[in-house]
Amino acid sequence: MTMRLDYLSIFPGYFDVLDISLLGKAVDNGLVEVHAHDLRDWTHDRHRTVDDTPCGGGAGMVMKPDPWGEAFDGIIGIEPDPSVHVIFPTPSGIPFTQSAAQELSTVERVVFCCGRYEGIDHRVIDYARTMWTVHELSLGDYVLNGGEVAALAITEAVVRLIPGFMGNPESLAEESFSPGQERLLEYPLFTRPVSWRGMDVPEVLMSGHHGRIAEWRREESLLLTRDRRPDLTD
Ligand SMILES: COC(=O)c1cc2cc(CO)sc2[nH]1
Repeated sequence: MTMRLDYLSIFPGYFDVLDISLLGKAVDNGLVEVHAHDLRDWTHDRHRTVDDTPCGGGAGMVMKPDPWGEAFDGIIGIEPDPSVHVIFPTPSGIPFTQSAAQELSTVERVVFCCGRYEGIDHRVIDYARTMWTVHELSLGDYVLNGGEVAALAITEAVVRLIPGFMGNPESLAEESFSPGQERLLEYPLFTRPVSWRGMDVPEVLMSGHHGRIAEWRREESLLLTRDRRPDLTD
């Protein structure tokens, strides 16, 4: 199956980057189809206005609902379709996790709505919920100027899980947060040269003793997780 990804933003150029590296390869081999759209193409005034002052007062500007509604009509359609997943990256969203990425990797169509200014008129999200499957997703508790960078992060997390995308699917199995990895952080990695600037690769990794190597790696993962992410150990 081919996944279709649409991006709605006043900075569609952010998504040019999807033509390069692994994601570019996925585009080339037909696994994904990417379309970035300029929200201002659905405005009708000379200044291509997409924002206005917040009702009820407050600082900054809010994105007007009209351009979003017309963009939805043009890009997705006017008939409800729960098979379309619409994602609003937002700091007030539910935390985006690897399991959410796993679920989204089986979806045929995803539309990212990237806010700017203080955010999008809430009626846009409410309308979208009447039409499609909506996800308001947060990447973490920090502030960005818009949803574009978050949309790129979510895209990478999702697309790399599409069957046939990664050359070596085994490499997915051992990663942090992979299913069956009991939510442990990944152990430290080493490669040649064995000695580098006075630092040597841990001997056990050069022993060829697979049982001891697996034991060392598990211990390192447990120590690292306990130290950095006690929240994952409960
Ligand atoms: C107007 O700002 C946004 O639309 C916006 C989207 C996101 C996502 C963040 C990370 O969870 S911070 C942020 N700001």
